[in-house]
Amino acid sequence: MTTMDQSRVSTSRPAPRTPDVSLRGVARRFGDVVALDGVDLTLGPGEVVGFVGPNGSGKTTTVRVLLGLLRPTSGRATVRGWDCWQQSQQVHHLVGYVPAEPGLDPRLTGWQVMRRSRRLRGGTDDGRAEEVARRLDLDLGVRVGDASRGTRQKLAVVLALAHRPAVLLLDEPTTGLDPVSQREFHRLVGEQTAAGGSALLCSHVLSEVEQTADRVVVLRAGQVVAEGTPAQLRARSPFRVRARLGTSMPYELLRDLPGAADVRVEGDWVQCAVPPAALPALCARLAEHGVLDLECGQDDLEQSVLAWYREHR
Ligand SMILES: Nc1ncnc2c1ncn2[C@@H]1O[C@H](COP(=O)(O)OP(=O)(O)OP(=O)(O)O)[C@@H](O)[C@H]1O
Repeated sequence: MTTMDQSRVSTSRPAPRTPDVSLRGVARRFGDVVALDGVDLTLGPGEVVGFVGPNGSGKTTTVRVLLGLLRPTSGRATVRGWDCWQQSQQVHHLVGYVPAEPGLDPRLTGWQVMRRSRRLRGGTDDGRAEEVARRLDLDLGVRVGDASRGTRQKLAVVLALAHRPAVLLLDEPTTGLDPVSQREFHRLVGEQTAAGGSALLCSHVLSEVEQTADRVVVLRAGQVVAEGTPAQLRARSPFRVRARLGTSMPYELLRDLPGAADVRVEGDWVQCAVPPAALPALCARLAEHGVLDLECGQDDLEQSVLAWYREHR
């Protein structure tokens, strides 16, 4: 190697890796209904992103766009650089999808369903399927029509993982799974991301999201309204304060604080919720009226996400 080559090696930075999932300005309409309204979302390798939002906010539509089942009205969605609409075949090889309601042919056994899906997924690994089935206590010889709701969900998980996909798209994946299987499922997702894969987890179970996700994206009416690590979102959560005062305090003094909500004045007790930035101003106002007793707590992730749902209604 020449000196010049060496200097090239020492100064060059590793090329930034293509994101596992990228949505840029993705919009999708169904007639007059705007299901997605300019969604930007990136998943990096090793990441689990919790994707939460009220019913009808656009989570499943996002997943269907990523699976190449829906064409965005505008914007672009890619998986590891492949266009989800124009190069959906490559995308299907890379993606494992667990739906909330697996629509599997009731006449087939687990193994038969797997074999049917082989071409779509660019091949499956029977050894991997057996391993995942064993860990979920699932018999792949079961006929879909004879299987319980939870057993069909386990089958959907095996189908999603059997081709060792890079990216998992999980839409309410633990619906119907018993707690032991839920835990095993989360272990499987953790192993997937530890090995450099990634997962988008759509869920209404916020405790599950908080435990599993590295980052949370909150969707409301087709738009991203909040995004951050669970700790960052919690840090932005309102403080709920309740105080007993020595002298009465006019309701307006609390109501007029920036971002104040749930304001109540009852006798010598006052209470309200304020964003973290307004806490010092609230404390100063309370102090002017002589604080005799004080309760103060910050909302947890679940309470603050629910507030985002309500705020943007
Ligand atoms: N095929 C369709 N035709 C017409 N409207 C649709 C279609 N699919 C979704 N929508 C509408 O798009 C919006 C977003 O729906 P979507 O299913 O993506 O929401 P979601 O966040 O997954 O909801 P949920 O939490 O209830 O599963 C809703 O208003 C829904 O009625």
